[in-house]
Amino acid sequence: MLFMVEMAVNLPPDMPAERAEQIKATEKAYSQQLQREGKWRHIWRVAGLYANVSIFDVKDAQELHDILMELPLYPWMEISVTALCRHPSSIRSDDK
Ligand SMILES: O=C(O)CC1=CCC(=O)O1
Repeated sequence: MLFMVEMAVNLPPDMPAERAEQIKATEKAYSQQLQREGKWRHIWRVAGLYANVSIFDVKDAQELHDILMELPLYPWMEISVTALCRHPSSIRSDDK
């Protein structure tokens, strides 16, 4: 199943810079591992914001939920999830 996930990050201004950098590095490694596994298919920065739009390709909503709960930045994120399905006009054979 494909899902569009919008994530906005709001780190507290008083979080020590070193702690913030450590969490971001852990988040990056977690995200890149899921990208290599094909579960996190796309990640795009939203221009001008500390936010991203991502596409996940997972078995079901439960798997997506489990992945999102493990995001190191999860405690400081606002997340919205939209289920996707194939558009009848798509010419991409890898859309499903
Ligand atoms: O920078 C972000 O948008 C938050 C984030 C999610 C995965 C990642 O590597 O960073």
